[in-house]
Amino acid sequence: MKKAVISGRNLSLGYQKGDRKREVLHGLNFDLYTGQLTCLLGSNGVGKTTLVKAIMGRIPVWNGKLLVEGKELSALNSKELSKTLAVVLTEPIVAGNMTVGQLVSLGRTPYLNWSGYLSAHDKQVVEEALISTQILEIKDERLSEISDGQRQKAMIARALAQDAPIMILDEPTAHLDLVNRFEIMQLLHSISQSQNKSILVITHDLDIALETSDQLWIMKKKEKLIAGLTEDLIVKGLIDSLFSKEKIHFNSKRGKVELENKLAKLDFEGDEYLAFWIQKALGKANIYDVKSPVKIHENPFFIHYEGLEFSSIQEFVAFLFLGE
Ligand SMILES: Nc1ncnc2c1ncn2[C@@H]1O[C@H](COP(=O)(O)OP(=O)(O)OP(=O)(O)O)[C@@H](O)[C@H]1O
Repeated sequence: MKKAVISGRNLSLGYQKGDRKREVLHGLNFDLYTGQLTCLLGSNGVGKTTLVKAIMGRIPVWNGKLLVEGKELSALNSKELSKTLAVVLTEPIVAGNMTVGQLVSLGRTPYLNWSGYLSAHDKQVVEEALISTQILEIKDERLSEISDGQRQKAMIARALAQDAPIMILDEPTAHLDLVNRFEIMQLLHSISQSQNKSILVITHDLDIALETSDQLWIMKKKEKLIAGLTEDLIVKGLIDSLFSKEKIHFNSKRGKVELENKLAKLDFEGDEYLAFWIQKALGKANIYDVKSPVKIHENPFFIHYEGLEFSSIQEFVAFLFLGE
């Protein structure tokens, strides 16, 4: 059964400078579960990192409760917290001289005795972390001499080596290419299941979050946190709440974000998905009314219109654009 490992109850957080207090998050309620990947989404400046800072014990709880495995977070000392929680932030790594292997080994720090040497078990955990993030072959390279994406993977490997039941990652895929973004998130999802870890990822990558997360948390300014099974939030139309004042919207049928462009009216015969892409192209060319019916043939692709045949959408759009 899934168990809540981090819980917020009526939690309020903020920053204080001198006498000036600024509340950023108010009355949050949430549970982070074991064996699941949860993605936290929300626009810039809404307070995602602020929540992570509070979970790391870097800023105090202003109001309400923040519980880690049932205990008040403030009751844990720093060693207990580092064995419970591994965090990957977006902050740059300072020691560029360090090798990838040395960075990942730092993940074992909470487990080392006074001698500071890694045991055979520690070395094995480090190697497994390097293998699962596919950076074993660059383990002896310096952090200053590898790509941003490789550095990001090294940070994730360090968190894996820490072997904590809870992992929190702030935009772990920010510098990665599309394939690597999917791979890393897929990896985090499979780790959450195979190692029964609770993984919270802050991300702006909605597509990948929808594909890989079990739970979503949607944070909005001055509103309650929306939390639930990813697919429940999709079918309830709650993903769109991310874009309430924007010119984009989430199309829950297509599972993607779209510009709120008017689509051309099209009386068509043929596959609906082909008609959609034709309408899209027409909309981009500001053509919204197509007078006669269109017949779309899929394989080979062609469009029949008023006795003419077009072998590409481009030809068809150009014809309509020039006024038939
Ligand atoms: N150290 C600080 N002192 C005062 N205010 C801060 C501090 N750090 C962040 N804030 C403010 O708190 C609010 C939330 O910031 P936070 O970094 O948590 O947002 P975020 O959701 O993580 O944004 P992003 O997606 O851009 O990373 C912002 O208005 C920010 O200006």
